[in-house]
Amino acid sequence: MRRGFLLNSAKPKPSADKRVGNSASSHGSIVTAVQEGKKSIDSAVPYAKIQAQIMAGTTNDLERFKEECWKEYEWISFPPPNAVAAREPVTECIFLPGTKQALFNTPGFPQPLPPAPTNPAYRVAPIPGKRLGLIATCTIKQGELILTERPLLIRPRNTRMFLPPNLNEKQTTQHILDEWERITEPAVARMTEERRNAFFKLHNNKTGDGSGPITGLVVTNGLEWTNLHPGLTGGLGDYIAVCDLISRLNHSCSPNTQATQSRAQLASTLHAVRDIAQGEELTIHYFNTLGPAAARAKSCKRYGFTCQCPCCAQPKERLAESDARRTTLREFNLSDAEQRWAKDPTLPLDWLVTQCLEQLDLLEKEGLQACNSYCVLPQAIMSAYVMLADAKRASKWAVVVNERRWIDDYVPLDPSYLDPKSPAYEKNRAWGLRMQPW
Ligand SMILES: C[S@@+](CC[C@H](N)C(=O)[O-])C[C@H]1O[C@@H](n2cnc3c(N)ncnc32)[C@H](O)[C@@H]1O
Repeated sequence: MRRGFLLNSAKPKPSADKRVGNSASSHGSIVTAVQEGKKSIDSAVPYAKIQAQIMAGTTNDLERFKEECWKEYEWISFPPPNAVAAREPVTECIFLPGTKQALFNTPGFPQPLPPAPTNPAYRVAPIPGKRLGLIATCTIKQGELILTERPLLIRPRNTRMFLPPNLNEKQTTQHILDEWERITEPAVARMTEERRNAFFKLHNNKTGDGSGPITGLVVTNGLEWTNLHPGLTGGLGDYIAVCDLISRLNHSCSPNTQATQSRAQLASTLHAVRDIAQGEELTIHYFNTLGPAAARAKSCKRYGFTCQCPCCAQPKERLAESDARRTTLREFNLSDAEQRWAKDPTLPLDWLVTQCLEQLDLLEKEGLQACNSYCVLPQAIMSAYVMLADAKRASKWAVVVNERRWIDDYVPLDPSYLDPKSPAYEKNRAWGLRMQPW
């Protein structure tokens, strides 16, 4: 799970991100305000007309253009106030065109939230040097669902914005910040008083950079919801969710939980990725932690803190060993390995399984069970045993796959694979493929 975005990268790149305008300085322009990442964006939004008029210089009615852009947003409350499930917490959403429909087309949507636990396995508590965080109130087993929550707010991660002419870089950044504030304000205004109070109680570490109060809170607490609207290119389907509880989690480079997003529930969920002791702080990763310690330190700095997690706090020699392990993990390409093993008859029968087991071992040594590969590698091992026509071993790994559900939009395993005697094995098209002569 990555944090939503960093403001530093919100600045439009003058040459790459300004989408239109034969002359930005004379006609204004539309920029893609990308909150993290620098991909250019193919429009899924009908801005073409606006762009054409600006480029042709047929009008400089800038206010109208601004309003046209504004019309692209949809502010909806989910569940809607008149819904049967209205007793569920409501998320205020700001959607780009088509996202609402895409969401409603999600199979099973809207799935009800599980009942709130009477004895939650967590509590919000002060954490030395980090302000607040979440603490385990009991032992939690690997794979357990710790909490499910409807975000307070969901907002696009990228959008296109109208830029008035003649702005320098600083003014451009300020304009974008102001626009984000203006776009997000109506959603915050629609929150119930209780939810709005919870939103404004979140930590804001963006108080001195020109961010409005709402934008600062979104930047500090937003969790990335990649591909909420599937099928769009260039990140236009990516959103940011701000949560009351999950946004309180602090970062670790070896986190013990993983936050994911469920489209069917329109909810953020938190799973334990290893056994957690009572009193232990619950943590997530804010960014890809497979990089070396120095790169991770830089990332943490951008989020405004110095990481003191058990991995970063190790003595130098240990840190070098850890860096080497993370490099090996980063460089491993599972699909390459799978293809090599499937195609090369000279590779030993157990080659792929051995490769995957080595990766799993490194992940555990580094406390990186929150990585998707910790869930995906057992699937690869299970598939390898299917290709080796070994249902007994395949079913053992099916059990592991079934327990590791902390990846986004987890697709449950067909339960028949849990039984080694299931006919599902021999019916599987890959059954025994690695046994056959080439
Ligand atoms: C999303 S908030 C997390 C909750 C926050 N600690 C609070 O009091 O609400 C992110 C902020 O928490 C702090 N934080 C997160 N992880 C941290 C860590 N490992 N060490 C120190 N501070 C951390 C930083 O101030 C960061 O900007």
